[in-house]
Amino acid sequence: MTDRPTNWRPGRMESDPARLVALDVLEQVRDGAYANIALPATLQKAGLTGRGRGFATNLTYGTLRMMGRWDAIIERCVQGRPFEEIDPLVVDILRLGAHQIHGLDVPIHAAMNETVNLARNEAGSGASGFVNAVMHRISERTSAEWDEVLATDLAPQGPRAVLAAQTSHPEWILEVYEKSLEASGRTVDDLGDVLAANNEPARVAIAPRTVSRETVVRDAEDARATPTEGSLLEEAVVLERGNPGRMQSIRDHSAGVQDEGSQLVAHLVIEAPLEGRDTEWLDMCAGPGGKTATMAALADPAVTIFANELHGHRLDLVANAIEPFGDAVILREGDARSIGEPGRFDRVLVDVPCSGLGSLRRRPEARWRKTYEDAEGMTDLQVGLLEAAIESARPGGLICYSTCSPDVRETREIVDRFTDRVEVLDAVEIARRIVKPGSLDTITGPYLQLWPDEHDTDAMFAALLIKK
Ligand SMILES: C[S@@+](CC[C@H](N)C(=O)[O-])C[C@H]1O[C@@H](n2cnc3c(N)ncnc32)[C@H](O)[C@@H]1O
Repeated sequence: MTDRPTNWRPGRMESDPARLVALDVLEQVRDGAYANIALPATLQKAGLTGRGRGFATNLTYGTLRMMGRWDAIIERCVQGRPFEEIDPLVVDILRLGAHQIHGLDVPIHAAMNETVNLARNEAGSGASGFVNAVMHRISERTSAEWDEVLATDLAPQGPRAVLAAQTSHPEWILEVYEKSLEASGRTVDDLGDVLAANNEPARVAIAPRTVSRETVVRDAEDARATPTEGSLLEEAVVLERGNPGRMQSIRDHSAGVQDEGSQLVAHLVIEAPLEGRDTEWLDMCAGPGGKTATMAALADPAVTIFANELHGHRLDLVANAIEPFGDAVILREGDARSIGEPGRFDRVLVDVPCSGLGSLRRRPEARWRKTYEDAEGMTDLQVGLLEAAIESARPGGLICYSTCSPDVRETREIVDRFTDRVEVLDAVEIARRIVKPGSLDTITGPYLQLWPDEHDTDAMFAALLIKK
């Protein structure tokens, strides 16, 4: 026998390749990598396909999302040893083990064996004894029993600390969401549902653009995906399973992958009532072009859309997305605050860059990287962009301010600064005319705030304003 692995010993079990990939990606993320970039590259290098690939993906993304919860549980299983003193590699191995037992349906004995084996091969036999003991304690309670332990132990720190640990979120995010839930007509009692929805991977939503819904459904079936209905919009197609990249309509841009919340914002821009001329629209922050393309698909042929984007590489994505619409869309690269065409446009969309707190379900590690201060860092730019949007609109013209964050500092508090210069329309009322009946019943206007638990969308915000 030749070509033995260097760590080969008689009787020694090699690590499962899928678990090795997950551990590798966790380490890369610890060093600052993005999981959605590191994982495909690591899978490719390991040559993993089929079920192994699927398992490695679920294990990696799930562990990254849930690691706040796993850390709280692990901390209660290390018998007083300070968490910060444990080798980070060993912590990652334990997180993966905890996720297999309590986050995936891996039988306990398999999760235990594989985790201890991974520890022995990657961190040494001393670490494997420790991992073995901790894994035993983790497995001794069910997930519901661990919830009770966390509730009791963390009760002195308040209900927010309990829910943060149980649902695996930093505590400050709960505070931000609470404020926004209340401002949008819901109550803090709904917080647990929203946080739970953040822990579910987002389903792929598709907007049919130059083809019918039926064509997109057929195309999805041909690509062995499982198409189903959207939660908000009649025409949206949602994939239960499958890879949209295999679909012809996605490849030729006759349809586009787009969250239903974003699709709805595009509808709002063009279906909001407007008096007078309606032929020139401006999309100020267009990259990667999802809303531009959906707006172009819905627009009257007499309309020209001017799509602006700061970054050249993102403008290239807009150019791809609007390919089917020819001259109906005119592109501009640059800072939207310097467009300098005061009073020209009939409808203006300003879909501002933001902290991204509304799309946490899409980026597994994002919640651990963000800080409370991130939103504050964006507000000057957001104010400047809305100011420029109002400037660009003609008197009586429509401005839609939207963002993929529910944080009131980036949403209603920005818009409220301009209420002397604009009339605020009831965006929820207008949205109800567009969506499936009953789907926006729990929220109140005038601003539209969507939520992942109720609407199966990112936590998108939109305000509709008429320039005085
Ligand atoms: C939330 S994204 C827009 C998403 C886009 N509307 C869509 O639906 O596909 C915000 C965009 O604004 C761009 N951006 C940031 N600062 C800008 C500025 N000063 N002027 C114009 N665009 C800007 C970012 O590069 C980013 O592409």
